[in-house]
Amino acid sequence: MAVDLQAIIRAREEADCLADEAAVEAALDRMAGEITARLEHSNPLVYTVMNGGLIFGGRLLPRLPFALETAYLHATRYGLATHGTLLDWRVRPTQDLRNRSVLVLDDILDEGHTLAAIIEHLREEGAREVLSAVLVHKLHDRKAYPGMRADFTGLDIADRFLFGCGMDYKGYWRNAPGIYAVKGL
Ligand SMILES: O=P(O)(O)OC[C@H]1O[C@H](OP(=O)(O)OP(=O)(O)O)[C@H](O)[C@@H]1O
Ligand code: HPA
Repeated sequence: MAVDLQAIIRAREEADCLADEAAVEAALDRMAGEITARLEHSNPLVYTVMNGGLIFGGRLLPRLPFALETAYLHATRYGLATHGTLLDWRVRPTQDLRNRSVLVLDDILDEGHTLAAIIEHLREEGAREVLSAVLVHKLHDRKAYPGMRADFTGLDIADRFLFGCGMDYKGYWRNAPGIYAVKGL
């Protein structure tokens, strides 16, 4: 179905800003310090989860001043919808993970099924440890398991449908520099 571009533009104009660019930058700086303290001597392999992790990874990785390798994987559960379904693996990891420290970067931990499945898979592939970092932790009690959190979190954000910093609304506005909530969602 053709997208209604005017409605997409209106959604951006009418959205509530829940974290502006300065708040995101500050969160990235803090996370980079925490990740560096934990992993700087671990020679980690850092996976960005496409597509949502693209912007987060692009903004976080240059803040990490130690030796690391980067790679990507692609798993999606929402497609263009605002509710998640089954996880669809598009690109699985191909690197040799045995005895590696692995860090997974994604834009958001919402219900957490995506991250839980990715972490499980990376462990099955032989990683020595798998840590996770998300820019946004969405605040609600519908997590894949009670109390689920990433090892590193940028911002705790209200239970709305979000876009910006890699998160999309109907495929758009991943490029918005802050974190926004769609009006009415
Ligand atoms: O915690 P969950 O409820 O599992 O949701 C989080 C996942 O949903 C989004 O991906 P999406 O499936 O929309 O694909 P995308 O990365 O291409 O946007 C986001 O990038 C996370 O990977
Ligand atoms: O709130 C959200 N916005 C965009 N993508 C998402 N994937 C899970 N939750 C969200």
